[in-house]
Amino acid sequence: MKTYDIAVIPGDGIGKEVVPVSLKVLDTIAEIHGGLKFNYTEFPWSCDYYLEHGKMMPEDGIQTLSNFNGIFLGAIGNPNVVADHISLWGLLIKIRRSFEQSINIRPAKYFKGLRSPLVNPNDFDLIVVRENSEGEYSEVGGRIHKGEDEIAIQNAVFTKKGTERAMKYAFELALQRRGHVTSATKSNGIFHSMPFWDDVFNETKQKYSDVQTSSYHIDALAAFFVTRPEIFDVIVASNLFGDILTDIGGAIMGSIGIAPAANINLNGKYPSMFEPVHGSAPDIYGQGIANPIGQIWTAKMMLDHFREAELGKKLLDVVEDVTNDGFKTPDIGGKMSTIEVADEICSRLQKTYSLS
Ligand SMILES: NC(=O)C1=CN([C@@H]2O[C@H](COP(=O)(O)OP(=O)(O)OC[C@H]3O[C@@H](n4cnc5c(N)ncnc54)[C@H](O)[C@@H]3O)[C@@H](O)[C@H]2O)C=CC1
Ligand SMILES: CC(=O)C(=O)O
Ligand SMILES: [K+]
Ligand SMILES: [Mn+2]
Repeated sequence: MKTYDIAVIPGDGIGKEVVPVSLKVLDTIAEIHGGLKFNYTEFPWSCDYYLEHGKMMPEDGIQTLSNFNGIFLGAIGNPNVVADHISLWGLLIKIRRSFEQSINIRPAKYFKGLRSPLVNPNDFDLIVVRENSEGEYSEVGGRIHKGEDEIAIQNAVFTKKGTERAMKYAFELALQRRGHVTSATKSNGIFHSMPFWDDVFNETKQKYSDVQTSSYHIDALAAFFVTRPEIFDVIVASNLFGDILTDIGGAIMGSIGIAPAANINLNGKYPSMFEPVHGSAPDIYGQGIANPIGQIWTAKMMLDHFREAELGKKLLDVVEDVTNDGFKTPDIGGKMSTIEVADEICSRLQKTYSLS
């Protein structure tokens, strides 16, 4: 029996609704496999935890998490009680950085049974490789003076190592796909870091003669995501550009609630973390209507990471079938609850792979 120890952090808002049902789906898929088991240890780290303890996780939280094979997280953030930069840097971004999860992989594709808001979605199928350890997500800078004279300085950090690492990952991924990498740049407006980004991209592409490349400024690229997403295969983007592009990726599939993500530790020293693209959605939290597909597809990415890609494919195929048959939450035009959709996915998995 292959056993994986998973740290589970539901977090805030709808994280607490979509994570539990996704664990049920994971257990069902493990049963189908027959030789696979997940052991879950749940941690209540969240904004509620902050209210009680004055921090998002205990001092030894990172140490505790380091013993697990993977981290399965919902979403962090409840801006009514804790400022977003405090809650995210105290937990989500802290984990990404401490565990050198230097890449965030975020696929988007035309999804069976979903009405894309695009008139012509043309069967698009793309993956954004988001640099996940530096860039515009930075604590470097500060605020001084008050009132009229107040100044805020925010520095972005682009290292050769970090930039090269993201680009190399994107090119290697493209070799396993359709052999095309697009760089998201903004070297017309950002004077230092983006021309540097372009230089590293141009150097890297010399090493991959089998890969075709394009480079677009992020503003035009964002528009192309809407007007012709089918032209993209792998897109490599900085931390912020990748963040923004992948919400659009969710939107053109039909809802940000279905978009998955994986924060990957590439050097094997620490666990990777699996959390969907969406946040804690305070506007719908508590109604039981959050779309669980983003979290469930994220579970599929965890299976892929554990080299169970065949099992992961079975899972996503069933999710698409269930969606195609009309089992949908309101964000994608249905009337069903989070639990009803997830239960249907579990029972369809059992039926398809004939478990009792
Ligand atoms: N990785 C993370 O933990 C992230 C956390 N956040 C945090 O989440 C909180 C809310 O942020 P927002 O900007 O509103 O982004 P959000 O992604 O939580 O919500 C944006 C919109 O999408 C909808 N939505 C999101 N997920 C959905 C789902 N599964 N099913 C149906 N509808 C869904 C929401 O109802 C809302 O209308 C903030 O505290 C923010 O900092 C935001 C993004 C990522
Ligand atoms: C914070 C956020 O939106 C993200 O990392 O995707
Ligand atoms: K999330
Ligand atoms: Mn985001």
